[in-house]
Amino acid sequence: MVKKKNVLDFIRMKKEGEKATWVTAYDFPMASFAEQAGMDMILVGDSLGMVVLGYNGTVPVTMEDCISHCQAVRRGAPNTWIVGDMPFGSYQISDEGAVENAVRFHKEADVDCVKLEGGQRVASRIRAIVDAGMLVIGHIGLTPQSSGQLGGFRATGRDVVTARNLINDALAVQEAGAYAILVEAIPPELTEFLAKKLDIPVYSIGAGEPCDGQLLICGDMLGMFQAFTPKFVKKYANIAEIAVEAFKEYIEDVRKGEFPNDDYVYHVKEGEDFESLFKEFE
Ligand SMILES: Nc1nc(=O)c2c([nH]1)NC[C@@H]1CN(c3ccc(C(=O)N[C@@H](CCC(=O)O)C(=O)O)cc3)CN21
Ligand SMILES: CC(C)C(=O)C(=O)O
Ligand SMILES: [Mg+2]
Repeated sequence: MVKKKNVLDFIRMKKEGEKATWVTAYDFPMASFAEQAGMDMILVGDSLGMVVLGYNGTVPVTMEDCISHCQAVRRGAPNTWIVGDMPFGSYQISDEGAVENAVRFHKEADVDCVKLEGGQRVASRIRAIVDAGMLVIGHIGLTPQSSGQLGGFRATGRDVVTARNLINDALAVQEAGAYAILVEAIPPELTEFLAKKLDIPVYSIGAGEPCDGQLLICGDMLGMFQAFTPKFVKKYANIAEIAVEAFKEYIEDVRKGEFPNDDYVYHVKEGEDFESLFKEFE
């Protein structure tokens, strides 16, 4: 079995140009599959609201949702680096509130670090959590929790005005003490600049290849999530198709009386007189 990584491994990987692999998982089986495959990190994203709870955004997701899914993921992947995603409302109100909720992720769900959205505007939150002894990943670019302000789930940093803002955001996140940063749906040219400019690892989701690691949503890459598919998603499997086909076969088998056949039942024990038993009740 591969040794569980720690923060120093991720810093070293950036230095040595070794890419970090990262996927989301929300439950025990998916976490276990990721660990068996040798994934470096798992994000228990608040995207669980969309991918497993069926909301059309991440805003309704609660601390309780996140904690309980993190617990399941930790049980499924005891030797993998786990990132707890702080849900909307859990760090918006105050530095103290952010620390309190980051502590809950660690105490109740045994995560390795937390992630929160925003740049300059959340720098004091990142600093407070880091000063309390925890590890933080920043998240800038397309930030789903504030997609209302962005006018939807939109790529950003494609012009010099928004790109300058993102560079300032990234610098603020590093300055605040985050050990890594995730950039979402920005151009690869900007991602590459940030990965070279920053000392901390820069990870991409939908932000191109030239950086220190990649993230995808498990439901997207495995073909389980059917509501939409962002441009940046490569589908490595089509689990939805496999599941629907399997359910259809089962339905057919049951309707035809072909399931369960003799292979799937528990027969009466040798020598037991069931005929007489049934007669008693006639
Ligand atoms: N299943 C899933 N995958 C994700 O990548 C994801 C979530 N859920 N939930 C939270 C956020 C939302 N994200 C999204 C959602 C939609 C697009 C999307 O459809 N983008 C369009 C248009 C982009 C634009 O207008 O600039 C695309 O064609 O990619 C992208 C990222 C990324 N995150
Ligand atoms: C979209 C990714 C980056 C995320 O934050 C999540 O999965 O919740
Ligand atoms: Mg998220």
